[in-house]
Parts: sequence; structure tokens; C-alpha cells
Amino acid sequence: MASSKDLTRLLTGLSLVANEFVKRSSPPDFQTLFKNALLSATDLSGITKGNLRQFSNPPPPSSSHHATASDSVVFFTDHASSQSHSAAAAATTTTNVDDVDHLSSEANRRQSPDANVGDVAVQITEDLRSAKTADEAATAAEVAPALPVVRKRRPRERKVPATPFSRALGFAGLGAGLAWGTLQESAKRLAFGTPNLQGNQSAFSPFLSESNAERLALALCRMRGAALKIGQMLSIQDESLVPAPILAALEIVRQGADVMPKSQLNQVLNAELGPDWSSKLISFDYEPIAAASIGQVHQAVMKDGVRVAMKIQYPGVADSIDSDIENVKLLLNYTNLIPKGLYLDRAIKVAKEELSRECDYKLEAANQKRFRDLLAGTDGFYVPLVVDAISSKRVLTTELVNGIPIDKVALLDQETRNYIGGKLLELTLKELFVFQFMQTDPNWGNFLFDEVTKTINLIDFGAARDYPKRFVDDYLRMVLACANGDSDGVIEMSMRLGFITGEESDVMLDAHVQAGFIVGLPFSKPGEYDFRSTNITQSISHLGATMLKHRLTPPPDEAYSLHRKLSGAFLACIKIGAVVPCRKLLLEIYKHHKFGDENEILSSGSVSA
Ligand SMILES: Nc1ncnc2c1ncn2[C@@H]1O[C@H](COP(=O)(O)OP(=O)(O)OP(=O)(O)O)[C@@H](O)[C@H]1O
Repeated sequence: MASSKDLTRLLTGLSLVANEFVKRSSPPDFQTLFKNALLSATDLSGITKGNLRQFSNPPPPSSSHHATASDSVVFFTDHASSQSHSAAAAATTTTNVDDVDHLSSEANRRQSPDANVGDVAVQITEDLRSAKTADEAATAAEVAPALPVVRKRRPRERKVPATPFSRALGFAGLGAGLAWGTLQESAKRLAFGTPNLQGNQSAFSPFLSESNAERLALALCRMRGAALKIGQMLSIQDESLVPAPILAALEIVRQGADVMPKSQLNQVLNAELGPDWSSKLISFDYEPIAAASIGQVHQAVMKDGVRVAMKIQYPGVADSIDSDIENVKLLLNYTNLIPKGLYLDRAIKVAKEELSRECDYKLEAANQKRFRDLLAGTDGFYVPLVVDAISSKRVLTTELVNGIPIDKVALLDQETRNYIGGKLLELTLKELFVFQFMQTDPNWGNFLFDEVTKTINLIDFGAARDYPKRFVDDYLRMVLACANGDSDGVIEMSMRLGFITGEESDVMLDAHVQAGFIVGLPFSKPGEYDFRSTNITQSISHLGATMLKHRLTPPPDEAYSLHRKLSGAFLACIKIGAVVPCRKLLLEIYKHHKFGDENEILSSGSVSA
């Protein structure tokens, strides 16, 4: 029902604008302010405005460069400079000659000229929709729950709000828009009654209405940066736990952000790579293959003919991580949706650190090279090469790879899905327990399955981190205790790792141990674990509420990214309906693991296969 609390929310949203005024020593001129206010006002009425992408070709950057008249691809055809620039690129790049040769041959092997990732994914979805034979229909029915009906959004071209002020204003507009949506929904419920959705969904607050969820999603797509990243993290959730309208809105967020206009894109490229950046390329496609949370990705062809993906960071997002997250926190606070036991401040601190690392593409390049080395001898995985000569702190150029994103492999045959599920779990266990270095962003788009080579192409290493040896040793002991149903072992290791203090109530300890056993279930029995018939996520969510209520300490810092990744790996197996010999994979790791402190063995628990 419309209440004074809703009005307070509306005012809190608007007060963000006022706050920003007070904080700023030099307020913007009134014309800009008026324009921004208008933009926010437009957003209040649905936040759905924005120009659809229309790529008109600009005048060529110099006389030696030519734009095609037909589409978004611009060709740079200066032959003389092509040779010298190609040589310069080869000289400055840190990849060695073997790597460059390898890059060319790998690229030829992997890049089928006409197909791109999106096409394949769309094709699969189309196949599902148009299944005609009984077999196809049966397969479609089998995978149907794994593919929610998604409303496709046409990408909008909108400038990234790049200054702290324009970003704060965007959040203020969103805050006010959400409050307005809440008022509308409350009024609707007053007149027509609370909608009777399935399960307990009718109990959701009017804040979580369908229109508010969509409003939030579209605003995040326009803002991009840290806020969108958080939305995308939330979007990787089990369908059975999240109400359908919210899930649909989060899917919008997951599909990608709005697109930077060409002028803004060129500004970033010139500033990062110098005005002659195009001299290293044969062509550059101004239509992005993806608009992600922190940057958008474009295809280009290098002078040696190799196709590459250039990830170009949105301006201003790196400098506004702190303020973006504070604004998200403000929004969350006045929704009253955050339970106390979430220790939001701690989670926010960790998120800020992770996001600032992700904005440093030099760090990402280093992570990617490290993973490439670590996985060099492992069958079934491929990490694309980094092209240092066309990379900087805000631009990352890597070899272009093909593949179907993991969430879209549901229509492939069972054997292939089992293979992919097994490979994903093998990789996850290896990263943590063998490499002690993990890519912690479980976004399904980061794993591209190439059907021809049966290889999972891995991309996006911005969120990679090391785990200390002692943490890894104890975590492995804890996972084994969970798998073996050993409650003393779970409690002992959880205390050592900092998940509990030991002073918790019996209710909390019991919930903690039960949650551990549920997560350990796939590893508990010899043979194959069938992720198609699991209810891990539902069981955990019941215990989660108890744990949030009775928790005495936030989880250790390492746990945030780690648990995001582990649950991402499980959810991927559930989503694709894989059947995986989980215990065998775990015991294989355990058998070869060298514990740092050999004397300290797990108090109980067997390692029988
Ligand atoms: N080397 C590549 N080959 C093919 N496609 C790529 C490559 N690099 C990036 N992409 C495409 O661009 C998308 C976004 O790239 P990436 O995940 O690296 O960006 P990000 O900003 O870290 O994204 P996110 O917000 O998902 O974390 C990928 O999902 C993929 O579709």
C-alpha cells in the first residue's frame, strides 16, 4: 500500500541530487544540469529511452583510411604504413615469434568466417523454439526449464554518464523512479488486490514489481560500470529461487548494456592507444559484439590477418566504482530488503576491491597470460593470446575465439553436456586446489564451447585472484568433510577458515553443517551425480535464512569470490543438465594435493572412492 515510507524513499532518491550539489565545489552550469535533469525525468517514466543503434560511417580518420559505405566495419587500407606498423607491432609485442605463428594458425582453426558466438547461440534458441520431431520436442521439453523465456531487447545507443555528477544524477533518477513505481504498484494492489503469483511470490513487496524490476534493469544498462556488474552477478541465480519478473529483468541485464556512441568510443581509443591506433589494423567493426558491464567488445582484424576482440572500457567507470557502489548501497538501504546478517558493508568493501582490479586491463592481460601458461597442458581448454601492442590500461586486445556460451549448450546431446559439466568442475577444482589462482567470474558468457574442437575457450580474466596456501589446504579438508558427512570436520575447518567463531548457537551450527552437507552432496557418493534432478539450491536457500539470522561473523574475504565461482559452476551444471562423476574428480585432486602442514590431518573422514 502507498505509505509515507514510499514517499520517504522518493525523497531519499531526490536528496541524492541535493547531496551531490553540496559535495561539489564547482557545480555544473545550468544548461548541463537542466539536460541531465531532463534525462533523469525521462528515465522516471520508464528508463527505456535511447537511440537504437544506427551506425553511420564517419569521415575516414585520415586520408589513408577508408570507410566502407555499407556497414559498421571500417577498413584501414594504407599498404605502406601497413607493413611498417605490422613490423612495429611485432617488435613491441611481448608475445614471441612462435606465439604469433601459433596465433595465426590457432585463429584460422578457430575462427569460422561467418559464424559468431551470438549467431550460434541465437540459432540454438531458435532450434528450441522450432522443434518439430518427437525427438526434438522431447529434448526441448527436457531442457525447457533451463531456458527461461527471454524478451530480447534491442540494444540502445546511449552515452555513458562519465562524470561523478552525471552518475549520481542517474542513480537519483533511478531511486525516484523506483519509489514512483512502488507507489503505482501499491495503488494497483489497493484497487485490484495483490497479484496471485505462484508459490510465495505474492508476498513480495510492491518494490519488487515487474515494472520496477525492468526499470532497474534498464537503468543499470544505461549506467554501466559497477552497478551493472552487481546486477549481472545477481542475474546468475537459480530460476526456482528468484521470482519470474525479477529473473526476466535480470536477464535483460545479463544480455548486455547499452552501447557507447561512436564519438565516445573514438575518444577512448585515441586517448588510450594514440591517434594512430588504426594503423595497426586492417579493419575495425564499430558494431560491438558485446556491451558488457565495464567495457564493450569490438571485432578487428590485425595487419597480419588475425581477427581479434578489442575490449574498450567505458569512460569514467573506473573512477566511479566507490561512488557507484555507495549509491547502490543507498538504494538497497531504502528498499529495506537487505537482512542484517548479510554484513553488507563487508561485502561492499570486497566488491570495491574486486571491481577496481577488474578495471585494470593490464592486470587482466597478466592474469590471462598466467592462465594460458597454467592450462597449456590441459586438454579441452584454450586461453586466447593477448596482443600487447594494441592494449593498454583501458583497452584489451585478445585473439578472437568462437563458441557457444555455456548457458546455451542445453540443446546439445547429453554426452556433450556431461563432458562440458565435467570439464567445468575439473577446471574449478584445479584452479582452487592446484593453481591456487582462480578466475572468479562465473558469467556463462566467459566459457565458450567450440563444438568442432571440443574445447572450452576461456575469456575474461579481470576477476582472477590468488588464494593463500593455508586457506586452500583447509578448504580442501572442509570440502572432503562435507562430502563425507563429517560434522566435526566441517566445524573444525570452518572455524579455522573463519566462517564461524565457535560461539554460535546450536541452531546456527546445525544450519551451517547441513548447508555444507548439501553442497557436498554431489561429491558424496561414488559414480555419477545427476545435476538434472538436484534440489541443492532450494535446500540451501531454506538454511540460508537461518544462517543470516544467527550468524556471528561475516565470511572471510576469500569466500565472496570463491563461493560465487563455486555456485556458478554448480548452477552451470544444473542449467545444462549434466551428469558428472564429481567424487572421482574431487578424490583425484585430494590424492595429489600436497598439504603445507603435513602433521595436521583432518580429524576424521575417509577418502574412499
Ligand atoms: N577473445 C574473445 N573472443 C570472442 N569473444 C569475446 C572475446 N573477448 C570478449 N568477447 C565477447 O565479449 C563479451 C564480454 O567480454 P568480457 O567478458 O571479457 O568483458 P567484461 O567487461 O569482463 O564482461 P563482464 O561484464 O561479463 O564481466 C564476452 O562475453 C564475449 O561475448
